[in-house]
Amino acid sequence: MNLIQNPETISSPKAAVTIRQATVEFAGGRRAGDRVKAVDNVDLDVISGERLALVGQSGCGKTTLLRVIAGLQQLSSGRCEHPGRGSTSFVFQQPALLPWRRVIDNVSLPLELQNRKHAGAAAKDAAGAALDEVELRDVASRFPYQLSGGMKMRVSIARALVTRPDLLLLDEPFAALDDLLRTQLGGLVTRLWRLHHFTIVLVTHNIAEAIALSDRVCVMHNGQINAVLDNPVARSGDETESVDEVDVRRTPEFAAFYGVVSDRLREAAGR
Ligand SMILES: Nc1ncnc2c1ncn2[C@@H]1O[C@H](COP(=O)(O)OP(=O)(O)OP(=O)(O)O)[C@@H](O)[C@H]1O
Repeated sequence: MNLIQNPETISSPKAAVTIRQATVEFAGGRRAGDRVKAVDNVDLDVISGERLALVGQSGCGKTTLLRVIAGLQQLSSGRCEHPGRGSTSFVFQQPALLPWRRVIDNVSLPLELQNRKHAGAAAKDAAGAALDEVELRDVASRFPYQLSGGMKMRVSIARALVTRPDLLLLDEPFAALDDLLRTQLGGLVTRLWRLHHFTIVLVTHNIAEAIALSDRVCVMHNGQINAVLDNPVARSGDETESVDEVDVRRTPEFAAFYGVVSDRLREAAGR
């Protein structure tokens, strides 16, 4: 028996996701036959229970890497594993609610798709509980067109949480919303993370949002990871007092880390 293990095959026991030498190539570029490396030889561990933000300029590969983690994008080479084998939910920038289904029936849909037997009262109960968590139980019987943009996004979060995922993937979830709403929804995600202890990977263009909603910030450039920075502003998941996101963003520590992340992004871009 070979007792010597290749270190590259050993993932941290606490890893929710282990990515090794991952590359995704697409056809594209200036000339016919050119290939674009959207993700280029990436190694990354997402630690169980952490909140990891992926930042970087447009086209650097954030969404492609998130889709790899979700299992929606095949790798050209390398591998991506979920050692914990937990379930995954995805929240996109567009809430993508089904217009002909009431709010409660949009939220229960993942349970119905998971298990058709779950389609009855149990799914409705679970959807109602998820709506409570995003403070929207009172609009359960409305249709999506009767909701504001922020409410639609909260329904989309409830739909993602109804299956009690271990891993929540967020792709620019609040980019279409105004600043105040973004901050409020960020606070909601933080509260839900404290309640359920899932792992979060968040893609965002917004450095302040990345800092407010993460434990580590991963800076990407040209498909590669330029740096993974521990976020000194992150609060522990065990804190029980309610958090005022606006206050956190006004602290000198927040401003200092904002500067560090911005400098890294500029350095990565060679500017
Ligand atoms: N399906 C595809 N076919 C061809 N090229 C693609 C495809 N998806 C992404 N790309 C290319 O891969 C690169 C990375 O794209 P990706 O969407 O991952 O970047 P991003 O950092 O998320 O960008 P943005 O912040 O603008 O959303 C880009 O050059 C993009 O044009």
